[in-house]
Amino acid sequence: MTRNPVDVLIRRTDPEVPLPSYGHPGDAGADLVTTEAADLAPGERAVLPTGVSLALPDGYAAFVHPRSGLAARCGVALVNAPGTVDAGYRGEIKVIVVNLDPRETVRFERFDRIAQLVVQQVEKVRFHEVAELPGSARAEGGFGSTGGHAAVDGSQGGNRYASVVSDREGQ
Ligand SMILES: O=c1ccn([C@H]2C[C@H](O)[C@@H](COP(=O)(O)OP(=O)(O)OP(=O)(O)O)O2)c(=O)[nH]1
Ligand SMILES: [Mg+2]
Repeated sequence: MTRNPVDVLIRRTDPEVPLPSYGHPGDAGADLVTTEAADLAPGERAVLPTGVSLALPDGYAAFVHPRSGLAARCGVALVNAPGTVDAGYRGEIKVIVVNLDPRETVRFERFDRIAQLVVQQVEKVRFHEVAELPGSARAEGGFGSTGGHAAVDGSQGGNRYASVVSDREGQ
């Protein structure tokens, strides 16, 4: 069963900008465009305006996510992914893009789609300080404690899925 959409007030700060839109009915993210053209050299970043600002309902936030096609084709990432738009923020939504391609300059034209906005309900928590936390199966294990992380020395990691080769190439 399809749930009813949540109503969100939106204001255009650029009169010509298309409103954020979902590409398909089941999509999680509504595409945001840039209102400014920009060229990004390899390694360069920019804060691009989207021409829209929101009044999200209390208890919601919007998250600015990268677009996978732009990442795969052009190497464009969001520096702060996902960017967090607070319910109380009334300013224009901005997108902090970076060109991670080592060679190619990326060109954004006005109204190119540069990111996608995912609106979600978020919990507000109250923190209760304690001397000891209750136990758990994971306990303090983190950062690769389940194995499957990269090896740098060429040794058989068994459960590996990546390895860093640049150190060995220099030897
Ligand atoms: O990709 C983003 C991320 C944030 N924002 C806006 C909305 C958000 O509510 C505000 C602040 O973002 P954040 O809290 O991530 O930044 P901060 O550096 O902690 O700033 P502040 O001290 O204003 O909270 O900036 C954007 O327009 N785009
Ligand atoms: Mg903040």
